[in-house]
Amino acid sequence: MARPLHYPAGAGQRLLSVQEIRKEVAVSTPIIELRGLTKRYGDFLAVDGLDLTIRKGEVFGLLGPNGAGKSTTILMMLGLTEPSSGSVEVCGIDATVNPIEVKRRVGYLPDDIGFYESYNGMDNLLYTARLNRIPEDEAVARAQRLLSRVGLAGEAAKKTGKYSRGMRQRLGLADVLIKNPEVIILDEPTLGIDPQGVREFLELIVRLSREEGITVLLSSHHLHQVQQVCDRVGIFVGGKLLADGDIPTLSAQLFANEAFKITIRVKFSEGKQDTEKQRLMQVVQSVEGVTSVQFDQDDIHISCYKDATPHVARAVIENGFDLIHLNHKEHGLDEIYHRYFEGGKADGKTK
Ligand SMILES: Nc1ncnc2c1ncn2[C@@H]1O[C@H](COP(=O)(O)OP(=O)(O)OP(=O)(O)O)[C@@H](O)[C@H]1O
Repeated sequence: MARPLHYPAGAGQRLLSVQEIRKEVAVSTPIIELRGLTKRYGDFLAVDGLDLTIRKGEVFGLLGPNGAGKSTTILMMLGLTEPSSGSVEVCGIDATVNPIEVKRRVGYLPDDIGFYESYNGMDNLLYTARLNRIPEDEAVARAQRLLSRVGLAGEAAKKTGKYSRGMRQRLGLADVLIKNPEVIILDEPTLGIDPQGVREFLELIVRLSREEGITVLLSSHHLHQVQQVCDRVGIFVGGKLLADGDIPTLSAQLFANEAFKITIRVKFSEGKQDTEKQRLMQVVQSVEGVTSVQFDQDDIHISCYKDATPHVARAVIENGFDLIHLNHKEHGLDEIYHRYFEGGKADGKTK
């Protein structure tokens, strides 16, 4: 279904810029489509009937514990392993029938990319460009542009054997981008990089998606990093996709009436605590979206199925209470992820 080209009313409605509209239109185009995708190794079901659509320009996070089937799914998308059943289309091409065409349009960065250690950064990129039949002049220009884009312009002449782990990953990204891919697949790209390097790498990924409409598939165990950069995530367990969506949607599905939590504290009048508490309880309970209210000494804990923070604050103040503290919390990806491993959901029963 098409999404409206403006932000929802009430959230500071404004028109989108031309660039944002292009991105909105682009992201409605499917670029990776998996239908009933299944992979068996003998009797073992590694990927079990996967249905998933990833749209152009999205940054999509693949999450799941070791052995969940993420790498096997990626290999099938790249046409490097054949599905036992089901279909996998990338950029409108059947990856099983035409893996070479898919390879032309998709860049894959494994968790530890190999370079010719005795070549410098520039020569490694030029080598990849030659393999992709990019004419020499164009290859040099592209390699220079990409080296500065990934922050390695000053290290282009240094042998890659002397690169740090972070530098290798950034060169890996440039190496993947040299063939102008429509989709890039990154497998644990930030493993072993220092926090500053991780921040720069993630910012780069987001810019590639936002500015160039490149679709990014990021497989990672780092929930905070995935939450920072991904538009949507898919949670894999035991070869099944248990859930996919953006974080507010997953949170609303999983935590239902407790998707948002607000804690407030007000100053009660001397000697009138009990009556004022009762009145406050009624005021807060009447706010739309609020599902439960609990007093805990000085704190009042409020659960909501939608974000009612501004309405709660307004109701409290307009009813004459002195609001002295307000704290608002949404469920993060780590809570969403861990909820899937509680209560039997990790066996795939939810979908
Ligand atoms: N060639 C193979 N032969 C037999 N079993 C395999 C083969 N490749 C993968 N598997 C099994 O399939 C399951 C899924 O593996 P896969 O590598 O896709 O998981 P993953 O989610 O990528 O895990 P990780 O996070 O550790 O990379 C695992 O149980 C693995 O042992």
